[in-house]
Amino acid sequence: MACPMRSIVDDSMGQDGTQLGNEAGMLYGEYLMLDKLLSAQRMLSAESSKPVHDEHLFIITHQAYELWFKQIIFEVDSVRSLLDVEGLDESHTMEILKRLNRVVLILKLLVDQVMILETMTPLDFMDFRHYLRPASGFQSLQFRLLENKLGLKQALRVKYNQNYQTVFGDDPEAMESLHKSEQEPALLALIERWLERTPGLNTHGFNFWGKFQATVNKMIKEDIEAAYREPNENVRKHRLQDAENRREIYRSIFDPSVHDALRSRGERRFVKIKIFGA
Ligand SMILES: N[C@@H](CC(=O)c1ccccc1NC=O)C(=O)O
Repeated sequence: MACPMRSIVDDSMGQDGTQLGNEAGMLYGEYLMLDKLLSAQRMLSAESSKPVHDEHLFIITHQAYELWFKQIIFEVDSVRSLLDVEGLDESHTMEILKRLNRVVLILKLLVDQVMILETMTPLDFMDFRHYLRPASGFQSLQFRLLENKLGLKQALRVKYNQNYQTVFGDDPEAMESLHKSEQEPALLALIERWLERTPGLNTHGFNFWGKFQATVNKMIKEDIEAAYREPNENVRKHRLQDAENRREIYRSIFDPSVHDALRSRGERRFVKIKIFGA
């Protein structure tokens, strides 16, 4: 594939990709270290002289996951260091947003990638599954690092994953990086700190929160009145229930006791003042 920037930054390359001059620049394959990357697909089924076609897809898919994990960690680490300051330089917020949006798109891509893996049937997988033993997705170090860096708390892991570090026990470097990722401020904590500092919520008598609450109450009251005017009984019931549900959701934000109860069950992570900021 021709690099679109090539003609701007370097005119030593002809349209057909041949080197025109003899500048000591790097070539595509060298720069991307394709010799390493493309020789890292070791099909165990082929090595044991019974090649299973789908093992290649399985390896490539998981390698692609790990490469994208690496990129996400790179972005999240950079955002964390931009946020990990006393007063955030507002000129950094666009860059932070840009990087986090990029992370969201990568995560979507990773979810979509499952479809490709699913072109392999369970029976196809059974043909080479025994070669993988004892490998497991639970051994993905980058996945665990990412969880910690985003802010997943130990107590909120599903029971089966509570001792997620055990599989890395024989690898001191992995254990060290996991420990570090648990100690360092996670993205969630840094965002909370930033929200807490958000100015303007109650300055010069503006009282953002009071205005917000009054507007929500007015909106729900109007919805309920409109629902009562609905002639169809089923639709009326549905709309009333809908308004009630929304009232409950807002109550859980307005009422500190409801909010704290949700937080203690782990169903809400932000403390109240930070929700105000958000
Ligand atoms: N434990 C799984 C294997 C497994 O999960 C796995 C093995 C190698 C590379 C990736 C794996 N899973 C990834 O999500 C099994 O026994 O089928």
